[in-house]
Amino acid sequence: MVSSFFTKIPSLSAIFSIYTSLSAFTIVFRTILHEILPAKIRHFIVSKFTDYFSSYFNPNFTFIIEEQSDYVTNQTFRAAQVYLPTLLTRISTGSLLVSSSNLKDPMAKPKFGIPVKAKITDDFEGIPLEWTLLSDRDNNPHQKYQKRWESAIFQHHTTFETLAMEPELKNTLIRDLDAFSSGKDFYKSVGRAWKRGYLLYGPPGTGKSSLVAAIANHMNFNIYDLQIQSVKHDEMLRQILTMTENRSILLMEDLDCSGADARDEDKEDDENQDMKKKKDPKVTLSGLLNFVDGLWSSCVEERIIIFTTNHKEKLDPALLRPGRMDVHILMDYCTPVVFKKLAALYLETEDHNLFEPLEKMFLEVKATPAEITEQLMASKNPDVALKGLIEFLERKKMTKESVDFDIKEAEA
Ligand SMILES: Nc1ncnc2c1ncn2[C@@H]1O[C@H](COP(=O)(O)OP(=O)(O)OP(=O)(O)O)[C@@H](O)[C@H]1O
Repeated sequence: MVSSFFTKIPSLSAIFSIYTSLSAFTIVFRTILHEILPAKIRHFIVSKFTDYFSSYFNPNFTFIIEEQSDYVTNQTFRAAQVYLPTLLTRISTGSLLVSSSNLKDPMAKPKFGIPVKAKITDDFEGIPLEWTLLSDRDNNPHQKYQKRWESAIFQHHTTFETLAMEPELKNTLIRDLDAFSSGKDFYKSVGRAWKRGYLLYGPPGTGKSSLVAAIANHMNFNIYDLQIQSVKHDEMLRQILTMTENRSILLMEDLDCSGADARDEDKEDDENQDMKKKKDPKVTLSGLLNFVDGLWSSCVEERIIIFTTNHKEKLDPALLRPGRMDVHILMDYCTPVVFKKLAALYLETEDHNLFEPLEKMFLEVKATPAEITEQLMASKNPDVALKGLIEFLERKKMTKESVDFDIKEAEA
């Protein structure tokens, strides 16, 4: 029995170790027993339990609490993370981690953390305990995977208020997000994982990244920006995904350039594919989708998955299959309505005599919101900024006409 107990202790990734005596080990059981069993039976079990284990364990017993468990964050680890900073005065190694990440308030109190290998003394009902945070970053290749998340702290200021979009599309999206957020019981009742997928597509500079930020702010979710190109194999992907938390967005940007495109594989014969896989076992998009749809989904809650692309037509058909991405959103070139919203935001102007000619121009010239905002930022004076914008659009129109003319000449 003792050997099977030890084989069930998982391998290390990032762990807290609790050094405690054998009696502390029994205390955990005692707490559970207290709640569910009558006193006499309880005492009988505890005495038998103590007798049995005392013959096997030495007085210093270690509990290992891994950061991840069964593909999700281990809640015991989280609990320890919350609890241990209350014991900072008991750090025996005489050092503390100090950090401040509040960009909005530079004068905010710094946060204190526990350095790796620091020992914290504690006691539970008179029994001495010692906590140690261990990291096997150097020994365990899995630990490196954490670095593959591009950002963990989310500080983007775009909200739905500052995002220029067709109002109907924006309102539909907000309703969809709110329905998702309050839909826990619905998802459970129909047997679906509580997650929602959005595919944002459209030319560069039309606000796809800004929309992701607006969604994150609206939902109060963190964003995990997955760089799939740097994920070498499925096991690595699994490690990365298990580090994400509930109520978060898993983002994969510029999907058409990711290299995780199953269609490339379709073009090669089986033998070539096998050789390539052995040499460079890359993650495929379908591998990712299978994992996201499968085991991972059953362990996580309230997740949003967002893919962005400039070229929807180049995407792996697996991604476009019904049921894969729940909502497809086209972020397009500037329309008169979107322009008016940008002018209101950047120039604080609801009306201007140059609006009418500009609105007409937007029906003829393709310009992205990013290009428009750049022009609007040229001056705080609406007359100057809008005039500059007209000149910019005229130049764009002429360039396009001359390109079209060249193409026609070449064809003739
Ligand atoms: N719809 C929009 N509303 C408000 N600002 C926008 C909008 N679209 C673009 N912008 C402005 O242009 C900048 C660039 O846009 P953004 O990065 O969101 O576009 P994108 O579609 O994600 O581009 P890419 O495909 O190149 O990543 C934003 O930081 C923002 O200032």
